Amino acid sequence: MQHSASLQSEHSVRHQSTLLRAVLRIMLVFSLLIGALNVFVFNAYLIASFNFISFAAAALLLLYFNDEAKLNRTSWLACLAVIFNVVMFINIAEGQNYSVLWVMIVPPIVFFLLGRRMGALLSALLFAYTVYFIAQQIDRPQPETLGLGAVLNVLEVCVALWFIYRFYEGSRETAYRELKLQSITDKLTSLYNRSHLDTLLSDLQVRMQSGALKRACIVIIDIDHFKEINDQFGHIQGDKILQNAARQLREFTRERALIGRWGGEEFLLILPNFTLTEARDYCEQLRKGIAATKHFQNLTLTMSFGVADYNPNKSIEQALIQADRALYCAKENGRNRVELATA
Ligand SMILES: Nc1nc2c(ncn2[C@@H]2O[C@H](COP(=O)(O)OP(=O)(O)OP(=O)(O)O)[C@@H](O)[C@H]2O)c(=O)[nH]1
Repeated sequence: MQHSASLQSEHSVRHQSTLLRAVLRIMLVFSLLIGALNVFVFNAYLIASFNFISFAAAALLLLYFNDEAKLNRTSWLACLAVIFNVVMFINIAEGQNYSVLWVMIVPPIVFFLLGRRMGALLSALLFAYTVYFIAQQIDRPQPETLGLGAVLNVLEVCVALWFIYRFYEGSRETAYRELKLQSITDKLTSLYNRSHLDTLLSDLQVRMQSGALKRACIVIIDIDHFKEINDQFGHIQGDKILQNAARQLREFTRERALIGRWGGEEFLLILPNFTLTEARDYCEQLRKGIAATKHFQNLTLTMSFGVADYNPNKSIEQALIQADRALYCAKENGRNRVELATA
């Protein structure tokens, strides 16, 4: 549980950092472009000066945010800078030309960067202020026609929202994909973990029962005398050797099989559509390849294989028990060998 919690927080920090950088970049580009428009098209120097302050703030925050430890503080500063600019702009523009639309960019930014509670609080405060501000305009004379400024305000807010949501969704999808991959991967060996192997076995069973799959083989593989390797080289070196062995297994089996860590120094190989004879030949090749590989200090490893076939007349549990028994026989018969399950 603790492991998955730390995985999640690691991911959310990365996701949050990507979003923060995206928001700051959007702020940088927008404030520069809008500032230039305000100077050269509208001669609105006061508003432009706030745009350039916002540009400088975004640039400084991007430079400041060089370490994920500064994530919280930078997120707060970015949100405050955005809110400050929006409030100043609406005030200077006196709410005219759809300038109040700019408050719409605040909720996505504060929710994404500061989370649900602070996002809700700051958005509610800003919305309340906006309603109050508009209420103050009641009975004040408004321009009869809309100008280019109105069109640009609507356009700019739409484009800003489009970018913010697009970055958010992109970053969320990447974080979800990474998290999903990690949740099915064994941390040490990078093979599938036990829980995902259980899912794959259930899927295999469903396909077998529905008739989509006619046959398969299940193989339990165990490294021989691994305890001696740990005793001789230590557990840390043992881990590295285990990682190398797992990498080799993955490379050998990439094409036609599914492989995962069954536990300790044991692996489970699923061979869909294999007959027992085909599985034996396949495992023989694998066994020879593993035994011929040199590891740390020219050490060689051997593995024992227990192979069982799986068909519609058997349960997956029976096939696993048979593969385990065959593995036991392989160990009993001298190790570094492939044994087939007998009925
Ligand atoms: N370094 C390391 N060792 C592990 C890991 N998981 C299991 N082991 C070790 O694997 C060894 C398994 O020992 P045994 O079950 O006695 O089997 P063995 O020495 O491989 O002998 P046989 O299986 O009978 O050939 C133990 O020393 C475990 O500590 C791991 O993640 N890292």
